Amino acid sequence: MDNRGETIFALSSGALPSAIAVVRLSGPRVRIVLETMAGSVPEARRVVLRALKDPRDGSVLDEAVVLFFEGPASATGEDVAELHVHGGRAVVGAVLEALGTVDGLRPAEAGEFSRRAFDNGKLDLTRVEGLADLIAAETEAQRRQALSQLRGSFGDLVEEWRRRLIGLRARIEAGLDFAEEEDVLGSVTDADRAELTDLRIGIETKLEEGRGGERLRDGLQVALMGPPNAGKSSLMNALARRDVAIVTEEAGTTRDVLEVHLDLAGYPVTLIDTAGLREAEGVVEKEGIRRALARGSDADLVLWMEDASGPMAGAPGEVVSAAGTVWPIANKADLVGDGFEVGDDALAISVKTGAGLGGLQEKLAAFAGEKFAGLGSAMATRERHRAALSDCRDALTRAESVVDPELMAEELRHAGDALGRITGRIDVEDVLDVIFAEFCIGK
Ligand SMILES: Nc1nc2c(ncn2[C@@H]2O[C@H](COP(=O)(O)OP(=O)(O)OP(=O)(O)O)[C@@H](O)[C@H]2O)c(=O)[nH]1
Ligand SMILES: [K+]
Ligand SMILES: [Mg+2]
Repeated sequence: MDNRGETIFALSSGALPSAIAVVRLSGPRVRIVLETMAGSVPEARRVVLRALKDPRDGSVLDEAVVLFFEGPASATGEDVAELHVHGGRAVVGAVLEALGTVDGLRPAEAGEFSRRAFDNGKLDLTRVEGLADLIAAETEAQRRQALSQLRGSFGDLVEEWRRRLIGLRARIEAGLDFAEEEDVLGSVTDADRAELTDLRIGIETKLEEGRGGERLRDGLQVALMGPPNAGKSSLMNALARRDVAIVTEEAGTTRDVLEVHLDLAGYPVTLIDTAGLREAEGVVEKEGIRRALARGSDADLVLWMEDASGPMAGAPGEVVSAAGTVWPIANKADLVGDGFEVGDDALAISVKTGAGLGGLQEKLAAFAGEKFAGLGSAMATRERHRAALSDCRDALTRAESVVDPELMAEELRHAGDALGRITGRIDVEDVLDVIFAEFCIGK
């Protein structure tokens, strides 16, 4: 994607119509656009009201609030302009069309503004990811985590580790040069060995936080599992407060795995409805059951639902051993008399009457709170972060065990490169397209 010469533009605000729509431009021709369409280039960072004119015939397209940010002091590092126009479809359509007629201008691709910010050193990769997460955040806890990442909590920590590693390697390599001159074998000081161990422990501790940061991004995985007709899809709809899943009295209704995102006391929970487990009758149902077991075994919590009016068998061993935690749920309590007793652990509910649903929701929120409690602010939020941290940790562990300073320096280089991949300092061309494609147009 080498496109620096081009000036890009896009609608950067949300769905139309709206009161105001923001069209953003970035690139070398921003000044020319402002001169021809807004009369002149406004003073940088000053809000001005201008008649926006069609560059083809000078006719007025709209009255717009215009902002100019002079590069490199801008979001992308290039000259940037924002045109705050009235958010009607025809207005925005006319402005975008007019911009498209200007030489050297073209519509932006998804994530292209952020890509330019990264290319110009405005944001490291962890901040770019934080920005994507902030836009996607659905709950308070997600918003806080994403904002903290956007503000650099994790990227700065990784850069700090990388700086210390580079310093350590430089000292060891300097010792090597000196040894060569003196014709002796170099040695590593105790202080440098202590620094190495300290770094390794710091990175290991971060890794031990495990998938907490990823779970906060993606939601805690809670799977509804159990025999057909237990009421799994009914519970899914009740908790989601809308008809996500089809409910019928026919056993084997649900085939595909369905997901909804819930906000439980600010914590994100992904609720997963699955096909009822039984000896399947057809290929489609068989496939549904295979998927149910696969998804359920990945979950942090399985709600194992059964019909309380019949014999309850409990969760099969394969589900119990695969899932993190299993809660037995006895549904259809309304069909059973008052004296009905469920096992100590099972939670009796009736989706039909709503009995026990409030209690279940509270228990779920408490479970989520417990899972997310104690998470620090500088979190590894993606699989790729943890993979790189673990490469780094391995290289440091090898470095600790070698005697030859030359081999040690080489391992430190590996370790530093692994950290550089997290922030995008080095060698990440392959992951860039994946990361930026997560963005919408105009971001
Ligand atoms: N009496 C009573 N009926 C219920 C209750 N919850 C669900 N049902 C009924 O039970 C039947 C099956 O409900 P579903 O939600 O489709 O059950 P499921 O577990 O998703 O079933 P499959 O997708 O086929 O595995 C439907 O007719 C529901 O209306 C309840 O609490 N009490
Ligand atoms: K059903
Ligand atoms: Mg179902």
